[in-house]
Amino acid sequence: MSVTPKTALTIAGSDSGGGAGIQADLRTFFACGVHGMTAITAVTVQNSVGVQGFTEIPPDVVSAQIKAVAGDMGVDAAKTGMLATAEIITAVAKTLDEVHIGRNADVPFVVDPVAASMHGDALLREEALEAIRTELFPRATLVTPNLDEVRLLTGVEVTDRASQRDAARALLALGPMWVLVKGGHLYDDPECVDLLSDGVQFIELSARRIDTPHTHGGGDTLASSITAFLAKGLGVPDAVDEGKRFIERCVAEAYPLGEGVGPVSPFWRLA
Ligand SMILES: Nc1ncnc2c1ncn2[C@@H]1O[C@H](COP(=O)(O)OP(=O)(O)O)[C@@H](O)[C@H]1O
Ligand SMILES: Cc1ncc(COP(=O)(O)OP(=O)(O)O)c(N)n1
Repeated sequence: MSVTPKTALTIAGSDSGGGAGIQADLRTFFACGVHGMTAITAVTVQNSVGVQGFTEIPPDVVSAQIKAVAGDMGVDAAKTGMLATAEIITAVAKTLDEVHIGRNADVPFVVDPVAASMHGDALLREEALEAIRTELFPRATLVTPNLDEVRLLTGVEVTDRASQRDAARALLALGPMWVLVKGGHLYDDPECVDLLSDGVQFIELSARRIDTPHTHGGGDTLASSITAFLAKGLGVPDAVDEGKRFIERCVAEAYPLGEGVGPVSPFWRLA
């Protein structure tokens, strides 16, 4: 008899190059054994050398996608990626409350506060940062910023493991249950240490730094794997630990594609 898998919803932008965004989330959900569903917020024109432009989806259409799947199929965990504008963020926050997703409704909700691509191309309008702080963070089970996003959201400049803790405290003051301050951008560190905290526990998740230029989609793939593990019923520390092991292998198996930065790869999980 067939078994219905757990379900995960990603609310994010499309990457035409297939390495990040919705495409990375869906293939990660598949590799982690959950049924993936999408609410698309923007369509980017993107490849291995950068983002050439994007068009936003109207906020009411983003809300309608969330309601359509939540009402009919059910959501075991959800995540956000690229949200583009304050108007979309406001619509997402209101809709998540309506469909009972988020920390207060016991359906885990991961916020990856995507602000720019690795090439420095903006994926979020500047005025939307305040909406991420005030409308999404208080609803989040877990937030997963990289160091550029930490600086934009809190003003804290992370340069080492001690300042990673300062950043975690500043992010927790904005209301999420847990924060994961990712250390991938501490390029001088021979290890990639991500700091997970709920304000009481400070857990350092460490992995060797793999020598590769191909890390496109790394943040999305980590956040979506954590979301998949939460959908399967793991608690936050265990889901993040599994996600960290998952992304380490994905970076190790990353492949060149195009003239620029190639994508991390979840294919090893299917072998
Ligand atoms: N070269 C690398 N080797 C191993 N893990 C990496 C490497 N670069 C990034 N990571 C890990 O990938 C995840 C995403 O990293 P990060 O680069 O910090 O975020 P983003 O992709 O959002 O900019 C983190 O778990 C980080 O530790
Ligand atoms: C549509 C879209 N969403 C998100 C990103 C950013 O991806 P991420 O995994 O955070 O990191 P980079 O690969 O850009 O470092 C994106 N590029 N496009």
